[in-house]
Amino acid sequence: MLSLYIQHKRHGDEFELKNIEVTIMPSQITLLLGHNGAGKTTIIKSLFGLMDYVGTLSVNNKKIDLNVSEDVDYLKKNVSYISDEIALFDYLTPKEYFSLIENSFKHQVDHQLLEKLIKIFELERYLHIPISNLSHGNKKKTQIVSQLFKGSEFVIFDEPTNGLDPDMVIILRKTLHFLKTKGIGILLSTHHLSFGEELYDKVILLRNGKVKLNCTRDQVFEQFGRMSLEEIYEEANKDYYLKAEEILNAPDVRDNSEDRDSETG
Ligand SMILES: Nc1ncnc2c1ncn2[C@@H]1O[C@H](COP(=O)(O)OP(=O)(O)OP(=O)(O)O)[C@@H](O)[C@H]1O
Repeated sequence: MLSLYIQHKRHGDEFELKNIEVTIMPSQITLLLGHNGAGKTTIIKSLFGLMDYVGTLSVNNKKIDLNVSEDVDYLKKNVSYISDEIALFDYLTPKEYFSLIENSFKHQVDHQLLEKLIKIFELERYLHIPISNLSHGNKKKTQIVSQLFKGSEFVIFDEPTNGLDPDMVIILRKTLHFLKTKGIGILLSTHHLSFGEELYDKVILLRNGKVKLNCTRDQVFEQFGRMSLEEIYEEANKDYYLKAEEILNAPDVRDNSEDRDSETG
């Protein structure tokens, strides 16, 4: 189990996370949903030790102290993080990049898994081309494969579908399902609700740094019946949309100054 408790995290005067608990279980997919600026990336970066916060982080009941290098190594071995930003070494080819990444792991990796991932994400024909010459989607696929072949127990994925074509979105969904059946615990932050629909076991919904919903799939069905994730999202946030409706439906105040000018002029 990967478990994060953020007692407190603040960005300036504007944004605060308080008493947030996120747990990722083996063989489960947890969706992290929320509007732009809701706090998803802040939580994800905290889970991977990339952000300071007041709270605790543990992997398989081992408490992680981010100031202790053995703990950081343990975290990196057991948790893969696939950021929404693509940061690769552009002058390398994907093949060279995978070797570089492999050398940075302090454990044996599963080469069969790497071969499988290269095949299904259709990267074979790009393996020897500098990353700088690849399309955005192929860079994204290179990034995804470079983290998934690590074979970690947990995978944290920020906006996985950004820049992928519909084929690859479907293949990614099947890959995540496959990883889940192999016991991998996955956290998925996405705005692509239909992508998460089939996959999720748990859903956490944030609004302005606060948890609006933290439910298992069964609890979702109990609370919302057979609604789609998009309908659940809208229902859980309905107060927010009232404001937009009020603005849309407010009578227009016509600026009559031009008419007056022409009448008097
Ligand atoms: N390094 C930072 N310094 C100051 N404020 C920050 C920093 N990083 C994030 N924030 C602010 O914290 C809030 C949460 O940001 P975060 O990136 O976690 O949101 P998000 O849910 O991932 O949004 P998006 O869907 O747009 O990626 C936002 O108001 C953002 O402006």
